[in-house]
Amino acid sequence: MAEPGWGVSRETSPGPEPEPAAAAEVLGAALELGRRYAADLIEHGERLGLIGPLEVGRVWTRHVLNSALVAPFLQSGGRLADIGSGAGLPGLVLALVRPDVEVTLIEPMERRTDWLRDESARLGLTNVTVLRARAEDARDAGPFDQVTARAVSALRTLIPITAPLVRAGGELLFLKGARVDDEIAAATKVLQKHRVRDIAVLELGVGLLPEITRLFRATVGGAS
Ligand SMILES: C[S@@+](CC[C@H](N)C(=O)[O-])C[C@H]1O[C@@H](n2cnc3c(N)ncnc32)[C@H](O)[C@@H]1O
Repeated sequence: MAEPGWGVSRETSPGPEPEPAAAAEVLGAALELGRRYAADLIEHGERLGLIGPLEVGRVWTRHVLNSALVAPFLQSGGRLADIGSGAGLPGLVLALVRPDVEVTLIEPMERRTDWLRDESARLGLTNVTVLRARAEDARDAGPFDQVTARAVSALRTLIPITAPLVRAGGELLFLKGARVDDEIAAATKVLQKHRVRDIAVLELGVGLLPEITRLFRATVGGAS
């Protein structure tokens, strides 16, 4: 007779991934802070329900470095809102790479906002504000120059809750999967309604990370 559990696949942690060679290039002067954040996420992320067990083995490439690739697109001295930050991805990573940007992490789940506040303090970040709210209830915190989001929802639902947060001429910067073109096609009406223009999909991290990072970049309203 088969052992109990035989043939049942279970999600088990593969063990932490070693620091990739690309870390120094992607994080630059923030390498040490990035190391501390990655170590904290590996140590506490699964227990606190911030990342799944399989993600522990991909914290560096799929989460920290993937998020940090957006840093060169941030406006110097600007105000950034990160929607649905979860464990701090990409917002907290961007705050540590770009201390010149004021970052507001907007996240409705208390367990996650507690982590975001504690982790920002542990890392000594003075450019981070944590707001426990849904994006659609956060307009009073704006307007922002730019908004980021990763893994929150498809563009069709993401645009109506994020476009009202940015100033005229502000930018949306969303990390997206391989089906981003389908999402853009499905969002035609809301893109028009919210005056989203100059849409581009950029492929980042090619030759640096094992997976391509796709960035949806667009401007909201303002003069074209
Ligand atoms: C799948 S997680 C992604 C977390 C993180 N951005 C990442 O890439 O790992 C989605 C997050 O979005 C948050 N969220 C869902 N709806 C939201 C909304 N309307 N406004 C702000 N955050 C929201 C959830 O609480 C959750 O933390």
